[in-house]
This record gives sequence, structure tokens and C-alpha cells, in this order.
Amino acid sequence: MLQVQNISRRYGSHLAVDDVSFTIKKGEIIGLLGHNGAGKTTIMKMLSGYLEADSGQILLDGLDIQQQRRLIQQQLGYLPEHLPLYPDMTVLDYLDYAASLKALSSESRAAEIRRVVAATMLQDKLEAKIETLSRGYKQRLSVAQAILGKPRLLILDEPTNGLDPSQTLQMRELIQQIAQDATVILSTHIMQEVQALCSRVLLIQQGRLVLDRALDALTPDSVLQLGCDIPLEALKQLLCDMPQVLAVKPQSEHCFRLELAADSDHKALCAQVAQRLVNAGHALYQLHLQQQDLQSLFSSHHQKTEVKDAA
Ligand SMILES: Nc1ncnc2c1ncn2[C@@H]1O[C@H](COP(=O)(O)OP(=O)(O)OP(=O)(O)O)[C@@H](O)[C@H]1O
Repeated sequence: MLQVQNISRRYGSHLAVDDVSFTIKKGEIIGLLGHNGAGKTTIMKMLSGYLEADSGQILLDGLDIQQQRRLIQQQLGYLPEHLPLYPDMTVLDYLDYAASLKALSSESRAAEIRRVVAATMLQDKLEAKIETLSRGYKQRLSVAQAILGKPRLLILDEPTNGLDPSQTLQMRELIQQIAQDATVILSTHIMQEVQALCSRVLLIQQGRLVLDRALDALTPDSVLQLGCDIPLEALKQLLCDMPQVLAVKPQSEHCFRLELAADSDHKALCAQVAQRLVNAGHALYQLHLQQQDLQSLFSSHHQKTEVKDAA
């Protein structure tokens, strides 16, 4: 289990991470999300022991990362956004070197390297120099070093960066397998990745944790696109006693956008709106229910926070 308690970090006068706390259990895959510059990398560097927190505490299975840094680093896998790979080394030499950093015993080392090579499908490139590898293969090698030694904590920054679609699917399966015995933190801008893998998301904004929520608890708001020959004010009047309709906005002539509350029965609401318009004698020529995806959900959360901050 990973326990993060009130960690903060400054770069000079800039507060990059501001009093962040969360707990992750074994077997969980957590999505660490946020816009560019939000503070995700700084958090991941602190979790991996490569950067000290100015304040707060990080515990992995009860061990304090500041006090047991070496020991914890041997039990964690970290895939940074840009892993410095030594161009002159072969794939095999590099993995052997990475295994030595993780203090794998000479007996277990060969078997463990074989395991990660098979898992990342690097068999054909073992003797190739790293400088000759394509971007996708370099990414596979970076992932291979991260999963060496079956880490208890795996921190992955954009793990499918540079991979082709079939490799992306294999990488997702691999992450799921690893998560059976480990805690996994995944930072990505790809929302399909979050939806496919994560059970929970942490959203970081300006260094602060603004959302910590199970994915299935995130019921997105919906939008109803409406085409009808009714003036805006008359439409608002017609729907004014429906509290589940949060806003009515004009899109273009005779085209409106109705924002529906997340906790309402959207299909029933859609039928009710149609019924009212027809009963009032209006011609209804478009009705389209749009479920917001995770991306727009986070954007709307971002906007709501900005509005709150400005108030
Ligand atoms: N070494 C550094 N020195 C000074 N400021 C830094 C340093 N590293 C990061 N920052 C600043 O700290 C803030 C958080 O940066 P961080 O890299 O953690 O964000 P991020 O969420 O990972 O962004 P991205 O998605 O773009 O990778 C940013 O404002 C960034 O400019």
C-alpha cells in the first residue's frame, strides 16, 4: 500500500505541488491526470525517491521513502517521460545493468531479464545497440527496465507513448497483469487509456489534488442537442419547471443545447422534452442525446475550479 501524506514541493519560489495526500491499495491502477504543468511529474519523482518532498511523508508498505530510499527504489519500477538510455549499450547489456541497480541476485537475474524481454517482445533486439532502435522499441525497453524485479510500486509516465496500436493493447494487458501484485500509478493524457485501465483517478490542478474519485462514480453530465422552431425565451419558459435541465443555450438559429443534470434519467427527460414541444405545437426536427466523455468531464471540472478560484 502507498500512503502519501501532505506532500509539497517548491522550485525556488514556485509551489509545484501543494499539500497533496492520497492512499493507493495493492491491486489498484490509478490514473494521475492534469493539464501540462499541473505537477504530475513532480509528484511521480517524489514517489520514486528521485526528488525530495519539502514537507509531508511517503510510505510504501509502511516504509518511509526518505529514510529507506535505496531499499524502496529496489522495489519500485519507474518509467519517466524521458528515460536516459545509453546509446552505445545493447538491449541485453542495458537490462543487465538495470537489474544490477535493482540488486537482483545473479541467480534470479537471467530469468527475470528473460521474463521482461518476453513481456515487452524485445527478443529480436537483444544484441541491437540502443541507438539503432526505433522510438517504439526504445519505449518497450524503458518499460522492460521498469518492470524488472516485479516491483511493488510501478509508476508509469505515458507508458504507451510511441507504441503502435497492437503494442498499446499488449502494454495495457501487461499493466493489468502487473497490477495483480502491485500498486500502479499511471500518468497519461490519453483518456481511452484511463478508461481501459484505471479504477480511480486523481486530478491535479496547479499542484493541488482537486479530485480523487472511483471511475465508476463519475457520472458524466449529458447534453441534449435540440432542433426546433421555437424562440429561445419560449423554450426556457416551457422547460422552466424541469430542474434536471440545468441550462438552455442557443447554438444557431432554431438549434439549442440543453445541459442535463448527471443524476437524472436522461432518456426519460429526452422523451418529456419532445412531448412538451410537440404538445405546444412546435415542429421538432432534431433531438440528440450526447453523453460527455471523460475528457470533457475533466475539462468541465477544470472550468468549474477556475470559476471558483476567480470568485
Ligand atoms: N526543475 C524545475 N525547475 C523549476 N520549475 C520546474 C522544474 N520542474 C518543473 N517545474 C515547474 O513545476 C510545475 C509542475 O511541473 P511538472 O513537470 O510536475 O508538471 P506536469 O503536470 O508533469 O506537466 P506535463 O504534463 O507538461 O509533463 C510547472 O510549473 C513547471 O514549470
